[in-house]
Amino acid sequence: MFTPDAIPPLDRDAGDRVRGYLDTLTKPPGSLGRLEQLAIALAEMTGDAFPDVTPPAVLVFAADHGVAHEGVSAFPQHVTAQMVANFVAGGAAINVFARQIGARLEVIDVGVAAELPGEGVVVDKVRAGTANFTRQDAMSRAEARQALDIGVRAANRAIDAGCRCLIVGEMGIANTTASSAMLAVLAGEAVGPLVGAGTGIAESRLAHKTAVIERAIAARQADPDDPLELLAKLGGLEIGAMAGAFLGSAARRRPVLVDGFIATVAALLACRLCPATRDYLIFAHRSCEPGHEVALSALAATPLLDLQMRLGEGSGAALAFPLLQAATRMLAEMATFDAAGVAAGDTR
Ligand SMILES: O=C(O)c1ccc[n+]([C@@H]2O[C@H](COP(=O)([O-])O)[C@@H](O)[C@H]2O)c1
Ligand SMILES: Cc1cc2nc[nH]c2cc1C
Repeated sequence: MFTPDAIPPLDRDAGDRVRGYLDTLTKPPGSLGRLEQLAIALAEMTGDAFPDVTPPAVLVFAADHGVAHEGVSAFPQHVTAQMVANFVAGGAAINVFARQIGARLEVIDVGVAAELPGEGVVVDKVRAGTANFTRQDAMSRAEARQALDIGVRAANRAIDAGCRCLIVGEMGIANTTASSAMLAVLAGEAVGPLVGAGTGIAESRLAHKTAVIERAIAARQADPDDPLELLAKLGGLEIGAMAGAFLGSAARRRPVLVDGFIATVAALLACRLCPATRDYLIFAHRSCEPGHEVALSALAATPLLDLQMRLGEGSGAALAFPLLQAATRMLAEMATFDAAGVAAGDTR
């Protein structure tokens, strides 16, 4: 497992160099706002005052959830496998956005219930979906650890292939139920406000979804201070793998974009396992799922975009990637006041 020293500290000197350099570029100091903060953060993560985030990699982890049988999603469980087939065929939203940003896309089956034709998918199946956690633990502790390791390995594959920024997403019918359950325990919050429509269940079904989660939390008695136990009791295989990908990316000093609600809960889990992970996370967008706000504030995170999206797949993270690219290109390509012969102002 990751020890805190497995993740290198940020390079504050590189950040300071960028902070100073930004004020020599032909713009009023600070006028590019959060893009300037992004440039500083990317320099601190990579240790490079002229960081490069291309090419990016998209990792989509897919798995099923036994709790789907409690009627908590608007869609049936087999849609997970069908959407994986759609990813392979290139027709999902994440395929479109990954092509748009020139990303290496990998789809990893960590625990889809159905057998999938192997081609186009990395089959790293821990088990055929989790157990229904209202009745028994979602998985064993050993399986939870396996899921994390699969995510670390996927991050390493992408980085070894030359990718400089990771985009992490998921597909798994009923995974907003698992995420809300995990978040309630991690944040020590009541379940109700953390429960949303997910794929779009009717408002009248929210009380049922909340009751299912409350029943599971009472039955499982997960220790909030033991993140691996929490993953095993109330989690999901793709949630564990995403947490592993965040850990793996941070360990190699690669910036990693966190997608929506489920990905942010996985990021929170990774940070509980190894707090230094937080330094390498960039939060892409604010999901419509109400629990997302709580997960973001537990991580003191303000996402880059708010597009009223709730798709998953890494779609929001892929859409935020061009902002990272803009931050690096601003550093590499903008003229300085000196070079352009533009008079500097007096802002002191
Ligand atoms: O990323 C999000 O914020 C998000 C919010 C709601 C739903 N989803 C996606 O929808 C699925 C989970 O929804 P549900 O209703 O089946 O729990 C799963 O495949 C997620 O990728 C994703
Ligand atoms: C169609 C569909 C696509 C998805 N992508 C991520 N989660 C999803 C859930 C559904 C139902």
